[in-house]
Amino acid sequence: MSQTAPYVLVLYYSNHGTTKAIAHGIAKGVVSAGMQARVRTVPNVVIETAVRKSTCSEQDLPDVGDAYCTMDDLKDCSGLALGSPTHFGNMAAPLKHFLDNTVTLWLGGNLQNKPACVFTTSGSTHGGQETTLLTMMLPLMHHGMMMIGLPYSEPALKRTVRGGSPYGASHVSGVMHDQPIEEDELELAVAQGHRLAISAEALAQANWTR
Ligand SMILES: Cc1cc2nc3c(=O)[nH]c(=O)nc-3n(C[C@H](O)[C@H](O)[C@H](O)COP(=O)(O)O)c2cc1C
Repeated sequence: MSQTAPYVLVLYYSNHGTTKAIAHGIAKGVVSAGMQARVRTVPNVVIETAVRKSTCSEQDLPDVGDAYCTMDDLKDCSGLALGSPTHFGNMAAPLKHFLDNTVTLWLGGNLQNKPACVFTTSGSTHGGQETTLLTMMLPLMHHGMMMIGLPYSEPALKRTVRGGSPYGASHVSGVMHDQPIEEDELELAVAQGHRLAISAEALAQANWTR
């Protein structure tokens, strides 16, 4: 058992920085609920193909920004916010690659009964945010995590004309990644982090024995 204070892990992949910005909004919401937030990322992966003969991945440590997530970061979290850019209507490969290496945690039931939420960003409004959010939930449910969405009692969910859905926070970044994060989008990210932290604290007290 870890001796560190309880924390919510905000784990994301981001190529152009927009998903990272939403991740930090969620972390702000976690902290506003009185819990620590640990923000982590994953390295890019380069796949060897007939057109690109290379197997190198990024260095072990990022030069700047959030540290790469370790298995212990994931194993010891009290709750998880998982974020990815929408890539062809699905989560990006580097994040899926990381998740596909969590079999040991799955076997150990380490994430069971912990709350989780998902968030994404996409270039276009109807470019697959909802399919990305919904499919990102699947591996987390295999891990026995409890999915937390965003209720319509959040005023920004009724107001937003761009990102944000009951399935999770989101942002529409534009095809040139030039759209700033809107107030409603950020408000929903913060609300999601807050809700996740409250859930993490409550679920940690629950007695799961039958
Ligand atoms: C390989 C790839 C696939 C993408 N697929 C989609 C897509 O299906 N729908 C969409 O709206 N945007 C798509 N995009 C755009 C990204 O989702 C968008 O730029 C996102 O905000 C980038 O997030 P980031 O700044 O965190 O990297 C794609 C981008 C890449 C590189």
